[in-house]
Amino acid sequence: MSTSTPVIRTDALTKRFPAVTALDQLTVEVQPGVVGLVGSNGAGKSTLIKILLGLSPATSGSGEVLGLNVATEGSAIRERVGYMPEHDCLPPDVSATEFVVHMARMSGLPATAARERTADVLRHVGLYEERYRPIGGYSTGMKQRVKLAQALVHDPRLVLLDEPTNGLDPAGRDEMLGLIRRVHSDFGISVLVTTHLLGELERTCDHLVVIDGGRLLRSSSTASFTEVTQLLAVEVTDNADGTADAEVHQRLTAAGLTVSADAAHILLVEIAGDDTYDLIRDTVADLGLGLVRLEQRRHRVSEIFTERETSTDHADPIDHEISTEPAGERR
Ligand SMILES: Nc1ncnc2c1ncn2[C@@H]1O[C@H](COP(=O)(O)OP(=O)(O)OP(=O)(O)O)[C@@H](O)[C@H]1O
Repeated sequence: MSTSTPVIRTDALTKRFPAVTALDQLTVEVQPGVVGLVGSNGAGKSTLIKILLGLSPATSGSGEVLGLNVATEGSAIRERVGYMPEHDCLPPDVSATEFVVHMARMSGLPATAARERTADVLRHVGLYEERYRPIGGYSTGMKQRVKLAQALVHDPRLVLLDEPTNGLDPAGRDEMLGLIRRVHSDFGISVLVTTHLLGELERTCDHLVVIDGGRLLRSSSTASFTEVTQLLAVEVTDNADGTADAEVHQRLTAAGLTVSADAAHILLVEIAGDDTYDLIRDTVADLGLGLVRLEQRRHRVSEIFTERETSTDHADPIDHEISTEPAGERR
């Protein structure tokens, strides 16, 4: 992560509604790149985005986007920032081309430039001949691409993407994540993306900002969330009577190693020294089994929520709402 000027900076940003404090003294800096904004439903993500766009006033504290004050320079921010809302907000009876040209004109582009930029961004998001058909007949994936295209059409320096993979199947999600990476790598546009799918963030983002109950839980590089652990993941071929895992487990424990069973036929072995690898390899060979996997485990982003949950006494809603699984597969 570079130490250039932050694209977003907040200082003790607070938003109180009559019944709830949606943002609570949030102080955070977001550098250029692809940054994930993580939090369960109600954590304050959408409230933060609305304040950053200058659409909703903060109760107290301050914020800057691209060096512009969110309280006083909202329209200058919206000229330079693209926004992809979470919910379906597209008119069904116009084509993608008509809609995106309209949004480009609303952003102040002259007619010819609006048409040219629209053709470019629709091609970039992978909409071709279908861009002339009414949006009402589009698949969810095509609609998400139109929403991304309208966020990009005025050539912003930053885009705020609210749950861009919502409702997509695995292939559609991978395509959308690839597009999001290319928005940054091909055009140099910074991205702030919200999603509750932690696996997606691990793969897509350079940096993660985690909020909960309107407060900052952690802001750091994705790499630091996923540092290697002192655990080896071991997977072996099964034997005829299905006892392979148990036998390896028993032998390694007898040899003085600390072993636990993980999901899906994977044993986790604590690294006791340089010879742990050799000991595992020889044990598996002695048992006449094959070694499918022997690799050092990385931390998962989801562990930040597990750690937090075990350090609080009350039931935490976050584990119900933050998921490592795609939304469509959680229900
Ligand atoms: N206009 C409003 N009036 C009153 N309360 C609101 C308003 N907007 C948001 N809230 C409340 O503020 C809290 C934060 O909501 P927000 O929509 O920012 O969360 P979120 O992280 O974006 O969640 P989601 O993923 O569900 O959109 C919630 O408790 C919500 O009910």
